[in-house]
Amino acid sequence: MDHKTQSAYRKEKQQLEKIAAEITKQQKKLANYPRYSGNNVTEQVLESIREENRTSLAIAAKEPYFARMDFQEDDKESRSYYIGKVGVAHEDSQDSLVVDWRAPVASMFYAFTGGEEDVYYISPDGLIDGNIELKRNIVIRNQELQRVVDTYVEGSEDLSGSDEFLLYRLSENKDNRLRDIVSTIQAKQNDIIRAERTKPLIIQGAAGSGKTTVALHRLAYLLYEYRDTIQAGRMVIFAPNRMFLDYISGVLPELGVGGIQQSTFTDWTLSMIEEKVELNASGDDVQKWFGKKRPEIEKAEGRIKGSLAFKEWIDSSLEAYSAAVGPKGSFTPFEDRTLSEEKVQQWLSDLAAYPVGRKREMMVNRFRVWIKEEIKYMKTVYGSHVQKEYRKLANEKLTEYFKTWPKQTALSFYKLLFQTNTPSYISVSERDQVLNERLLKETAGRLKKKQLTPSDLAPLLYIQFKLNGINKDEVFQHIVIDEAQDFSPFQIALLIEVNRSRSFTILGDLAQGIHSYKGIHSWEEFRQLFNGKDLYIELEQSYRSTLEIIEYANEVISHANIPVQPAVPVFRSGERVIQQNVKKDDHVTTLLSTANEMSKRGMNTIAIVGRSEEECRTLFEEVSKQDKEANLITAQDRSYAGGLSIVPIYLTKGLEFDGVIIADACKENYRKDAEDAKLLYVGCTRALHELKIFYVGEPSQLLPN
Ligand SMILES: Nc1ncnc2c1ncn2[C@@H]1O[C@H](COP(=O)(O)OP(=O)(O)OP(=O)(O)O)[C@@H](O)[C@H]1O
Repeated sequence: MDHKTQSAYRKEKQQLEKIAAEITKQQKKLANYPRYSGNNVTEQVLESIREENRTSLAIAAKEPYFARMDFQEDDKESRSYYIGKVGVAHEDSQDSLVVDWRAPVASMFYAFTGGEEDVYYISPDGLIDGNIELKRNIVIRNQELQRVVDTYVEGSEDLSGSDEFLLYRLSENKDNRLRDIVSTIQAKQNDIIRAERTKPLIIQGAAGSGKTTVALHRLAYLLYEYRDTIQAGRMVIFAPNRMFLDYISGVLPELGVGGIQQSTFTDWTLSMIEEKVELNASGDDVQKWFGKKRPEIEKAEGRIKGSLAFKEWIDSSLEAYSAAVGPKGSFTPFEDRTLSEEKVQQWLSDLAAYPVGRKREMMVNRFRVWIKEEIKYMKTVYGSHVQKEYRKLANEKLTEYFKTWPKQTALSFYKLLFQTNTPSYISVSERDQVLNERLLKETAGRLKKKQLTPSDLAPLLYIQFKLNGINKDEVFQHIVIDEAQDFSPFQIALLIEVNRSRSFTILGDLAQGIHSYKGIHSWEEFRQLFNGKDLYIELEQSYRSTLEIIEYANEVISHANIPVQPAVPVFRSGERVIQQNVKKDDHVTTLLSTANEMSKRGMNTIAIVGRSEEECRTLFEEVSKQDKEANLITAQDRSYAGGLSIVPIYLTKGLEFDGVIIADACKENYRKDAEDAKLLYVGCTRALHELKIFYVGEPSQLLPN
């Protein structure tokens, strides 16, 4: 350490002691405060504020801050800002000691990269201009100062500190949880995190560009920035499977945020569908698309039922149904007592704003109330003995009258759409343009048994919304969709129904679109849903893997012809990617000895990646025979344990491992086509530090020479 660095280090140590002492003092005071559990509302509010402070201080105590920024506001003295995961103020003076990373002033720390850009932030008083003199990253562990790296010093030409600190962070080994990146958020990521809430964001990001991480930081930011108007419980993140949700579940608590809903699309729709249905979504379905003999993608059920054409046909059928049904004429349940046609029409127009199913329910109720009153009147004229008879008569007439307006549930309406004998309001010619004969028959057969496939979920729930409306507490204030390339346009259209403010963060990567039998092939398929009001951003810089791995993976994906820019690696060099032929009999031993050797070198998370679940099971059995601890990951898993995993390639999506070993990447396992190129690309880009590929016989033609 030179003299200047030593002196900076000493000063930062003193500052840390001062701030840590204040945090400890406040923590002690709060710990001594008796917890309130009574019924007084004011006291309850005060207790919840104290609880929030306890949580924030616990985060601050672990790592009070991670950065310092010296900023000179125009015409004022320069000031040092310490930036942390949560803000800390001096208890007596209320002076800010640490600013929250989400605060407007902290945005300059991320946005300013040392170039010619204007330096300013938007405070509640307006725009504040100025000059940044210093950007410093500070690593603190258990209240001990570990590292001080200046990433920008005014007047100095050397900007290498910024890269140095990022590379130090990226070179660390990972455990079984995704982590926050508050100390190294990059300028473009910062723009996404802080983008306007009501603008739908669509982000195409290369593998490892930080999409998932950025989305989680954006949620934390939105909750901070709009704390008076939005609630965590009304925000949701949709992720591809439960294991992935478990993998990302640590980030929000690390950022001091709780209560945000996390779900898979399937789980959410099933919880919303009011009728009892059975989902026919065995793991075998997934196998079908990744097996050796695969069906044609464009004819896939998911592509057809997920299309906007299918939605439009449902919309026109629903409209035609609403127009065709309704009460006709006056209603006479017994002689002399008539509900006039005029009255009926007036009631209908009162209820015009309600969805057709709700309208029917409310009309029937109004009729019932009217009948009750009439029977009361009849009783006064003829005596109470007539009540039973008139009630029976009126009910029969009511059923008869509403025959022109048959009750439809979402499921019964959905069934109608696929029937051979459809009501006249369903356009069969339009249907023939959207659905093929086989799909029509198959769906009709399944729906008779109340069985759905995943592709039926969005249309069914959509019909339910259109027939019965949506409850206020089912509406979201912000929706994050991760791995969005696997969503269909219909699914997005459905989510727009429950998020009318269109506050979306939609993230994905077409190059990883391995579920293209149900997902999109171009972002335009979503963008058209937002009528040009979306903000489309591409992230090319990839942070996860070394230069060697990204270059290798880019060669693999070049066979798929994807209309997006390839990933650009950060300059982090590592081991060369190894591609090696092995004899069949030596395959498993080689995989295992490679994993052992990686583990000896300190890697925490290692994956042996197989082509199919079946292959992984066999590998797992072999490994177990050798008394080696490993986890077999299957589609049903709900948690990810880290360590050594044996995992089918299509289930690695979203995850990352220090070392990745691809098993048998032979010519037969990975064909030279777009689908297999995407699969292999996903597998390769899971590796942070090392990638090793083995094959028996001839290598896949996707492997670089
Ligand atoms: N600014 C950053 N600073 C430090 N690490 C970062 C940064 N951005 C991303 N990373 C790291 O890069 C890795 C990839 O991030 P993440 O999983 O969020 O990317 P992704 O785009 O969702 O990836 P994929 O699509 O390949 O699953 C993670 O380890 C994350 O911590």
